Order: sequence, then structure tokens, then C-alpha cells
Amino acid sequence: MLTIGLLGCGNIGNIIVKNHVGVEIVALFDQMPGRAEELGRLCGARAFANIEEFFNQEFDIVVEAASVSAAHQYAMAALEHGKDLVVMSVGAFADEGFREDLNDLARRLGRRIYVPSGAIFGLDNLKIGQISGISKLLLRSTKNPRSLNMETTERTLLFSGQANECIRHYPKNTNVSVALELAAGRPVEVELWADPAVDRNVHEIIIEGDFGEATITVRNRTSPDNPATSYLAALSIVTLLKNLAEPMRVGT
Ligand SMILES: NC(=O)C1=CN([C@@H]2O[C@H](COP(=O)(O)OP(=O)(O)OC[C@H]3O[C@@H](n4cnc5c(N)ncnc54)[C@H](O)[C@@H]3O)[C@@H](O)[C@H]2O)C=CC1
Ligand SMILES: O=C([O-])CC(=O)C(=O)O
Repeated sequence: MLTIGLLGCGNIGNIIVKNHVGVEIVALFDQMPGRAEELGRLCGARAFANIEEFFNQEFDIVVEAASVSAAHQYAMAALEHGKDLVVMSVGAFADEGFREDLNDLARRLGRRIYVPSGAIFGLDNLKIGQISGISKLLLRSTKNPRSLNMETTERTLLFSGQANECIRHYPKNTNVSVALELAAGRPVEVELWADPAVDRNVHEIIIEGDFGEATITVRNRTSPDNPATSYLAALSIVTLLKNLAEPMRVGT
């Protein structure tokens, strides 16, 4: 069975520990050691307060569910310690230089980096953008102000522009925009709205290209311990882990 070390023991970390299928969690790390210890008691994995000791444990995959800055900080080290890597805070890959260096390192070391579909549907066939023209790719995300850690009484446009800039301002809310960019291999326009009238995290994706047109709307339930994070994002990482060990790949 594949073994994993979980880096980040917050909302998604909790959901992974309680729902994982087909993998064994053997090591846990969080900048708040108490969180790793609490999850350790739930799943029997060892909790570490020292990142070097965490990386030195024997396991196959580092699963990052922490923050964009944690993904930046620890991704190289994970590969250098002989682990494959699952990155939930995919916003880290908006930094092109970092992404290229990490890919080069993974190639040299024969390691893999996995990016879950996260809080959206449609990443699979959006990858056709790597070989066929996509003329428009727009993500319109709307969240309750609570999810954005702010207050407003009316629908408010917080950001309109490119994904790689949006993620710098909203690293806890717009990782999906960078996932879209990586899949399609082209820039993504983003609108981020705060709307007190919605109780879901809504992502509308509008795509036009040589294939035709598509519109995808996902109305996500928020996750139990973090309204910024859609429950679907946690389900997607649990599913990715389950599928890693299976011989058949479904989806582009
Ligand atoms: N790709 C996607 O579609 C989505 C990605 N995300 C991202 O997934 C990540 C995890 O989300 P949640 O579990 O809801 O967040 P959370 O805030 O509930 O939990 C994050 C945990 O990671 C720990 N952490 C943060 N920075 C760290 C560091 N530098 N070193 C060690 N531990 C660190 C925190 O102490 C916390 O316990 C976030 O970056 C979030 O933005 C969330 C939703 C969708
Ligand atoms: O969970 C969501 O709806 C999206 C999100 O926070 C992100 O992409 O960072």
C-alpha cells in the first residue's frame, strides 16, 4: 500500500485522515504541532514538530494541504528526500521559475508531482488546450464574504485580471485559477466576487476554443472547518490518492 506523509493538518488534512482509501498515512507535520498530534491520535501516524525529521521518515508521497507558502517552501525538499508530491496549494505554481525548477528536479530524480482537480470540475478535457486553440478561458468565482475573511453588504467585485496576479492577493481562495492555467497551458482571466447572498463557493468556468464552447458551474458546499475551502477540494485529493495505486487511468 502507498504510504503518505501529510504536510498540513487543518481542514483538508482532517478530511483526508478521516476518509482516506487505499493509502496509509504514516507521518504528519504542521506548523502548529498540536494539530499534527491530534490527527496522529486519530490515525495512528507519527506527528513531527521538525520538518527534517518528517522528511526523513520512510514513506512514498508528501501530500501538501497547508498553504501556497508551504508548497513553495517544502516542495523541492520533498523531492530531494525521494518522495513524490501531491500539491493542493497549486497557487505556488503561478511562479513560473519555481514551477520549471521543480519540474526539472522531478525529471532528474524520476519523481512525480500531482495536482488534484480541487474545487472545480472540467480540468480533464481542458488539457486539450495544450494541443488545440483555446481563445477564451474565464473563471468567475463568487464566495460569501465570510469565506473571504471580509465584510460587505452587497455583491462586490474584488479582483478582475490574470490568475497569476489574483493568487498573490488571494492565496487561500483562488488556487483553482492556477490549476486551470496549468491544465490549459494558457493564461486564465479571473473575476473574484464577494456576495453575501450566496452560501456556496461558486466557480463558473467559460471556455471557447477550436473544440466549441463549454460553461461549467460548480456550486460547492463549504468544508466543515474552513469556509474558504470547498468540500469538493478535499474529496478530490482523497480520490486522487485512491486512484494512484490503481492500474487504469480514467480521464484525459
Ligand atoms: N486546489 C484547490 O482547488 C484548493 C486548494 N486549497 C488550498 O489547500 C490548502 C489547505 O486548505 P485547508 O486545509 O482548508 O486550510 P486550513 O487553513 O484549514 O489548514 C491548513 C493547515 O496547514 C498548516 N500550515 C499552513 N502553512 C504551513 C507551513 N508553512 N508549514 C506547516 N504547516 C502549515 C496550518 O497550520 C493549518 O493547520 C490551502 O492552501 C488552500 O488554499 C483549498 C481549496 C481548494
Ligand atoms: O475551495 C474553493 O472553492 C477554491 C479555493 O479556495 C481555492 O481555489 O483556493
